[in-house]
Amino acid sequence: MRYLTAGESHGPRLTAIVEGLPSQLPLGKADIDPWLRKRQGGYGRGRRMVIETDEVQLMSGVRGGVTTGAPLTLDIENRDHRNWTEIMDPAAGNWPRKKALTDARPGHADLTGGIKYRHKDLRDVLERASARETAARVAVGSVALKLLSELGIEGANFVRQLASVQVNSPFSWDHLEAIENSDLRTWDEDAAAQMRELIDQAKVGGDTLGGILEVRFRGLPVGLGSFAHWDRKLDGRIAGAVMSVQAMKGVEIGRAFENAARPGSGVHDALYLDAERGYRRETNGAGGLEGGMTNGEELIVRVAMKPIATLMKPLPTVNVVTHEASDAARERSDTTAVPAAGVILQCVIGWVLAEAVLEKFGGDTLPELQERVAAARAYAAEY
Ligand SMILES: Cc1cc2nc3c(=O)[nH]c(=O)nc-3n(C[C@H](O)[C@H](O)[C@H](O)COP(=O)(O)O)c2cc1C
Ligand SMILES: C=C(O[C@@H]1CC(C(=O)O)=C[C@@H](OP(=O)(O)O)[C@H]1O)C(=O)O
Repeated sequence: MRYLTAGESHGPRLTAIVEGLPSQLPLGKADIDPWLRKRQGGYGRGRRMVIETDEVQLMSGVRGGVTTGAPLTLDIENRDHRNWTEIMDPAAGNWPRKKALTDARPGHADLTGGIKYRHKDLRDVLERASARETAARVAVGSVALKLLSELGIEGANFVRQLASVQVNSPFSWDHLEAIENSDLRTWDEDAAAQMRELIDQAKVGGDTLGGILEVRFRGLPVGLGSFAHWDRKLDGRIAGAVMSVQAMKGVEIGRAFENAARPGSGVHDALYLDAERGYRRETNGAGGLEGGMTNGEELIVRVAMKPIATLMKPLPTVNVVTHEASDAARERSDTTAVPAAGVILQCVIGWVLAEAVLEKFGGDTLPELQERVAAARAYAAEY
């Protein structure tokens, strides 16, 4: 499978083309739009999310509610574009430009992107660097999640930490509903209240906040990915996908950083053979991956997101046209997007898992894939 996304943050639309999906996968707007709406949510987001009501149009690859095996085209409108038509017009004159951005924002792609692509209006960098692009990636990832769900694989995402507030209580799959109903994507209401307070303070102070997200998947068959060559190791592929999301700066499988301080006896998961359940572990220190492969336990991925780069109380910078010292540009922005990031991460990890499923099991159609996954599960249980 492969996909490509295109579209600017304030251009007319975002488009993705997905190729390599099996046919006969039930798919419709109702499988994608809820993910787009979730990505827009979360306490601390800016006014842009009031303007947008993201929904997908399926332009190709689906007929009669199932995939045909042809490339899928997913299209999302940028409602805000109507406020930017003149500025975003590809035929508009060059310099001087309306709304040109020349005070590079530290922490954003502005300065480096401007040097790299030789733009002096750093809006030409911002437009594609922006995490608006993640709407397209969520649409794509939600299709992967649908495929996984047809194979009995289920995911979850939630906020583990926002700024200094941590959620320390263990996650349970029974928390899913509470997470979906929470504007901080957590089941812990006390922690959520503290987070809201910090976000309010940051907003008043013109500052921004980051945090830690956790994504889990259960029901994964044994042996997705491979130990045999570096680019097929699933931990590397997951880390790559996760780090490709705007503002993600750290990733661990399970409690990797905590495990680093422990002896092996306190980390590795002893193996037992159970007459009913087959091979089993009583712990999951590995976070579901051993040797670059799924080991059948829950996959646990944690990701650190940096605070949003655009500050309403701006940092010192340089104007790239006048070369004079100035304050960084103050663009409309989120105070935090940590809850939204969990949704994006579940989608991009879901894509990697779906890709690994298709590599291992192949199949032009969903029923063939389902048969093969069932056979592999039966083999693993008997092994
Ligand atoms: C959901 C989401 C929303 C974001 N919103 C903003 C924002 O409003 N303002 C901003 O400066 N950065 C925002 N970012 C982060 C920037 O897009 C990101 O920091 C920038 O593209 C530079 O890339 P890097 O941080 O990966 O190095 C957001 C990121 C995500 C995932
Ligand atoms: C548009 C989205 O996020 C945007 C990501 C973003 C950035 O710099 O990454 C900057 C902001 O853009 P704007 O100035 O248009 O409000 C966010 O709103 C979105 O998530 O859909």
